[in-house]
Amino acid sequence: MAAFAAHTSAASSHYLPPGTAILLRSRRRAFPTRVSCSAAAAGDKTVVIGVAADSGCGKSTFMRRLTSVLGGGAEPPRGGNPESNTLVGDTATVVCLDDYHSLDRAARKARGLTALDPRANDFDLMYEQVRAIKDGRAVDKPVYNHVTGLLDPPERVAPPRILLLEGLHPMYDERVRGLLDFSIYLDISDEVKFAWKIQRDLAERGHSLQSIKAIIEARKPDFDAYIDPQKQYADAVIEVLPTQLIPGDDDGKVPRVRLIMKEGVKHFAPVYLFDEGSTISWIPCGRKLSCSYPGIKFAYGFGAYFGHEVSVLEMDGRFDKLDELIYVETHLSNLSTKFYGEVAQQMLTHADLPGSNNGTGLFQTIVGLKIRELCEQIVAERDAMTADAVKV
Ligand SMILES: Nc1ncnc2c1ncn2[C@@H]1O[C@H](COP(=O)(O)OP(=O)(O)OP(=O)(O)O)[C@@H](O)[C@H]1O
Ligand SMILES: O=C(CO)[C@H](O)[C@H](O)COP(=O)(O)O
Repeated sequence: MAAFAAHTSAASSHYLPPGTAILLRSRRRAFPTRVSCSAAAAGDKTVVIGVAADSGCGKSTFMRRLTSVLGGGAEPPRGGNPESNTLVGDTATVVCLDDYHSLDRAARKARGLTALDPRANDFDLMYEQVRAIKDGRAVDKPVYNHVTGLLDPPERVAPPRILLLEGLHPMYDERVRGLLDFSIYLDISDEVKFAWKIQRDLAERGHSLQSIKAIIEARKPDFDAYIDPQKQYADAVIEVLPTQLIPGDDDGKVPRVRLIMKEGVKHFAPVYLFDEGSTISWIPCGRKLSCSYPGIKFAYGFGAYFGHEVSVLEMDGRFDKLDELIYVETHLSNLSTKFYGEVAQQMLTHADLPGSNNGTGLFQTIVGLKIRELCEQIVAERDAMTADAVKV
């Protein structure tokens, strides 16, 4: 068995400050019945999941992994607006919150506002429509057309089993936040965000280095004011930082990724490495996992994040061979998989997506499995309550 040692992580200022590591009791609860989230039944209500991140921070990539784990994938609505931002699948529908921009591109420009500014978004409508969907009613949702920069005629969204709300502000408005059954924040550090933007916008969109820098700088004050603070409300945060394995490296090619999981969230039992409640550092490289320079390092521990108890799983480095991932998977617990090797299988299925060889893909996949289980447990609980009500 690979060696591991007790370790105090060199953690960020939010959590794991020296001396605060604590042992927590397991919060696992027993749910007697397993209910498929894809088995829609009349009168069932929609489970709502929020995913917040800045533009270009991997929301679409995460949605592809998530809808695959949930089953049935998701496609743009058939026969609808070709510029629709919505994806519809058997189990989940993805709604992009850009559709709630209240000001089109020209109006924002005229008023000197960015799309991140709450004044450019209609939170009243967002709340009303998410609430209606959660209550099982279809809505006619606006469509923001990213090609023209205009607001197109609305499109109908029927209530799905799971509504994935992705965008800039799923946790900004208290009322919308209150409708979320689970929330995730993708926290990409400035260095990595810049590297990813350059990679995409320079290569695929023909932007210059100066214009990419200018766009990031122009959005930064509103990002800091309105987007970043949402992470305090998230049940899980996937944080992407430059590696610590190569001193001074910040091009984002080797990321250090942290999965920060809030303790005490209903239906969500955090994942752990080796031993729940311990503080662990693990270098899995050796006989069972190939690692080229700069290697791979995992860490696991406890701490505080914006005043909440959290557990943190960290991976620094890149996988060489995805088919060896099963070795890492067998050392992780509470993964909410349905069969041995499901994480590795999902990662191999989506090997072409960005982040598949590092902690971003691994932790996005794991969060997808946790969401699937959470949804199943919510449905089981509702069914039990309905059955009790019928008896009475
Ligand atoms: N895990 C990752 N590792 C490396 N690069 C990534 C990762 N995730 C995303 N990227 C890069 O960032 C770009 C944007 O990713 P994606 O389209 O998923 O983000 P987004 O948040 O949906 O963006 P937008 O809001 O602008 O549509 C990708 O083309 C890719 O270059
Ligand atoms: O942040 C964004 C998406 O998350 C976009 O900048 C926002 O939706 C405005 O879109 P466009 O730049 O196409 O007018």
